[in-house]
Amino acid sequence: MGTVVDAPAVVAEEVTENMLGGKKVTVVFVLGGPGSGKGTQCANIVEHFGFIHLSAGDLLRAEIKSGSENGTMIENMIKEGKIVPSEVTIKLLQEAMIKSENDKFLIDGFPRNEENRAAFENVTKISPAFVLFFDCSEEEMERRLLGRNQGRVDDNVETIKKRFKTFVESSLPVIEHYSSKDKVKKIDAAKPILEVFEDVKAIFAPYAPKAE
Ligand SMILES: Nc1ncnc2c1ncn2[C@@H]1O[C@H](COP(=O)(O)OP(=O)(O)OP(=O)(O)O)[C@@H](O)[C@H]1O
Ligand SMILES: Nc1ccn([C@@H]2O[C@H](COP(=O)(O)O)[C@@H](O)[C@H]2O)c(=O)n1
Ligand SMILES: [Mg+2]
Repeated sequence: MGTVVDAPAVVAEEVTENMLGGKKVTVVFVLGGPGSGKGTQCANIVEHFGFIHLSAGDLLRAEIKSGSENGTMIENMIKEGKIVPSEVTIKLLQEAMIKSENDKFLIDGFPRNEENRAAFENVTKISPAFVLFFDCSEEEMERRLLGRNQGRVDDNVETIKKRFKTFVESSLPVIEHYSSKDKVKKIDAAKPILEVFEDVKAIFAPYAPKAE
């Protein structure tokens, strides 16, 4: 009798775990300071491991361009290096995940603070498989941001300083939170792009496409 009674509970737990819009999803949070190389490495991971890349910053910039009612507020926050309220960012991430036919997501630049983290957990019930943390000095990150040349309103010395402050005060505690749960995989992001990707590849090996 014991096994008959226990079985449904186990099945229910498996089915509800990380479910989104009827599909089971794998989420990896990609964190690191501004200019640490999150976007650059996400593009490589997409190419080799079949994940979808969702950059919270890119989604917010697209929201500004779309003429959304939140556009002015988001633009002001980005110019000040501040973090946009979670409900705005989570809605954009959720919509993008539900719209996608893929089930493996790299969420880049999120959660950026404790409010982002707790709200995402409460709203989606999704826990990350792990957190990829790109560790890099401020000196190197500033050098990269000033050389990026993508016309971003926040790639100037004044805003970069504010973004670094936000990262240290608000984002590092999120990394510490996941570290206490043994979920953080830290990468030395100061190395050249290809060398960083070698380290990233080792972490993503379990997600390598199966040979036919
Ligand atoms: N390992 C690296 N060595 C040298 N330059 C790099 C490296 N990784 C990325 N870059 C360059 O640094 C700049 C910033 O990289 P990227 O946009 O990937 O950073 P990011 O972490 O996504 O930054 P942000 O948080 O501002 O979006 C880009 O011009 C990129 O080409
Ligand atoms: N969870 C997030 C992520 C980003 N922002 C705002 O966007 C700016 C740019 O983000 P990048 O990841 O592209 O560097 C960031 O400085 C924040 O102003 C956010 O509010 N919440
Ligand atoms: Mg980026």
